[in-house]
Amino acid sequence: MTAMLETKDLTYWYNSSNQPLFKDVNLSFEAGKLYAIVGRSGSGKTTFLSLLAGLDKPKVGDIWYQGQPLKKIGLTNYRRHDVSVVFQAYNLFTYMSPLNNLMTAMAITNSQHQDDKQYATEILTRVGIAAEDVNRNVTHLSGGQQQRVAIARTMVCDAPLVVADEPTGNLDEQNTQSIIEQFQQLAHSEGKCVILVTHESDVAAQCDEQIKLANNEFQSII
Ligand SMILES: Nc1ncnc2c1ncn2[C@@H]1O[C@H](COP(=O)(O)OP(=O)(O)OP(=O)(O)O)[C@@H](O)[C@H]1O
Repeated sequence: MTAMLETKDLTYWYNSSNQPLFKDVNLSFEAGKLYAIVGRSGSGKTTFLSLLAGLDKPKVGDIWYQGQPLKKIGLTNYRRHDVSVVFQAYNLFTYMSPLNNLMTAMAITNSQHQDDKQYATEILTRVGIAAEDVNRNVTHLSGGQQQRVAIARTMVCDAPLVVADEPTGNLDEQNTQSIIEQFQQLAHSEGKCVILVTHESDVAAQCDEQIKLANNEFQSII
């Protein structure tokens, strides 16, 4: 299968440091698969994810999406249409309901559905947000529920690529399991490429592939 996303000799360092966080990284990520990026704290996982999400630029090398370099696609274009990001801190609009969070994201990304409201409600139900919570302010929901809304938002945006930074970091075991199942469904049923950063080995073990960042290099574990 052809790769959805590829890093080509990707090298990155922060200007404040005199050595690269990672160097000459060549990895490829396919549609329909769930990947875990693992590694010790400070190894550069979040930095790597932010490059994949087009939030920062490589120092050397490039990232290709669907056979084209991000430089050519344009980072703004890429972020708007192709990639959807889930942060540990949810990054929802806190003054809005779950439904309005989803509908705003759909408007921003030009996601086209026959009936946006009905579609967004359907997706919220699918991730386990009860009907009585759909119109409540998101700050009245639990951490697990807010994270499910954040995942639902990636589902309505139609972006083929989903990246998530420690999406289960604050959650209990039951919510963690439910979030993993949502990500598995995004990859396996909806054909998205899903890349998670996690420090939890049982979360990583439920992904299709684990890639470990250690000593400035990435290694496939599975
Ligand atoms: N904006 C920045 N400027 C300079 N150095 C940074 C910046 N952001 C991160 N770093 C440094 O880069 C290294 C990698 O950070 P990063 O957050 O990518 O690691 P991580 O593997 O995600 O860590 P954790 O698991 O603790 O979240 C760390 O040493 C960090 O201090």
